[in-house]
Amino acid sequence: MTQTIRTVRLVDDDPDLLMALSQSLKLAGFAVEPFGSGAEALIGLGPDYPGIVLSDVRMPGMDGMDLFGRLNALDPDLPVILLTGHADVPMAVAALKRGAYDFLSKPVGTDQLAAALNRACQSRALVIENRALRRQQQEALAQDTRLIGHSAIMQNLRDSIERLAAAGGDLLLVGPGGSGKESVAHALHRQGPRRARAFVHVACAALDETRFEAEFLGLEPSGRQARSAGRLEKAHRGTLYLDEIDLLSPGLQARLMGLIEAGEFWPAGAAAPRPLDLCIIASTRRDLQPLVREGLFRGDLYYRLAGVVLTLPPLRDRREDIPELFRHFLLEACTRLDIAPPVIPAAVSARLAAHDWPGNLRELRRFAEAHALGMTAIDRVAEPAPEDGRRGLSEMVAEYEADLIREALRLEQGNASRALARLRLPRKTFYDKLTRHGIRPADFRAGAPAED
Ligand SMILES: Nc1ncnc2c1ncn2[C@@H]1O[C@H](COP(=O)(O)OP(=O)(O)OP(=O)(O)O)[C@@H](O)[C@H]1O
Repeated sequence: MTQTIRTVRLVDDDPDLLMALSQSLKLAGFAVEPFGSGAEALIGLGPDYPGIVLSDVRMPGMDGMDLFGRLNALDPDLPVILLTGHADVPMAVAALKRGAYDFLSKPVGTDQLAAALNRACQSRALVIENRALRRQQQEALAQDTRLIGHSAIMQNLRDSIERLAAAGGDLLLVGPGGSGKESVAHALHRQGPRRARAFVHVACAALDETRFEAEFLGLEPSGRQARSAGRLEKAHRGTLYLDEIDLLSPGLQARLMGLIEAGEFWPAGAAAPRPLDLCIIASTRRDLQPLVREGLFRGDLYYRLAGVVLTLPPLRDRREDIPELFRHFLLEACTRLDIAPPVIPAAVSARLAAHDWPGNLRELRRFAEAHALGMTAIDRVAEPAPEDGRRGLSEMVAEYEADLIREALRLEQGNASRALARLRLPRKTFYDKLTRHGIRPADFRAGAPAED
């Protein structure tokens, strides 16, 4: 809410006038700070002064124009109103051109003066509010890479990260999709001894033999000759993040294990391999032990990676973090979109508390982004359906899912491939959902008719 500003720093070298004006402004509801000279009036003024300045122009020493110049340099948005005699009008007009807020010719009636001061106070309040907002947004951006949350689980996690990062060893992160595994891996890297080196993300789900050779190892299609730095080389002396390691094929598990055991890599264009220096952080949504028992995941690779295991719980197990995370994501989205954060209505707070968040922090982030864009279907969710009383949970979820898909298409201007990548959905699932919800990507492309 906009702060109310009523403070007027009043400057006049004539003590009688200073007192008379102070009295009438106090009667008009202002808090007056009277000063007998420009120099004194500058004392204690900072760039975020929560008030405005009303100054006489003609004063010995520092006159009103000089004072205005000094104030303008200190804070160009500080409203300064000048009180002038008839002879000084041209000078005051020049001050207006340089950014003075207003000037009033003496003698000036209390009503006219109060009206001008009120306008200036309102303008000042807006400036201060905008600055606070911008600062908040910048802080939110700076915190972007920080792990938000004060639940006991989060505090423990932070402590573990601090300890493990200092040790700098390999590690396995286990947790459901969107629970923060990659964010934790980044935090470990940032706080560890390799922070000045690369953090290289490898999506194991997308790796097949060809990509493994070309992108991971940096090999020519024809042979063993390294052509350019692959991801492995880029990660050398840094951190290699193997995302969704449980989805690595058995053949690639064997090749990865072979590489780790050999402990060397071929730099691009080099004639001989070099010792590999790597910290490996792997992540999995599934518990790997049953996969090892069933022969679906190599035991030796598992034991190599799982010396230390950090488990991330689903968001519903640390509900107390939800409001803070939501505000964080909302501020972040507003900063990116360069818009003022919207209020959080009670229906949205109720939704935050009631929903199970199966998509964890990623789903919460999307919900916050949708709210920033004014696209949460919360009013509809909160209302009973006209025909059959309250809608069931599945209908609400379907509606929310449709909203997310529309939002992704809107953000990607109707490009279906980018929208499905943004939603991390397989192509077929995405198109099935489009059909089910009757959504057409073409409606979101430039030139498409606007929606109601
Ligand atoms: N503690 C946290 N504070 C703030 N943002 C977080 C936190 N943890 C995760 N996030 C954000 O939540 C989203 C999902 O997190 P992340 O990608 O790390 O999850 P994940 O478990 O690696 O997901 P997946 O299993 O799909 O790879 C990201 O946008 C991330 O920035």
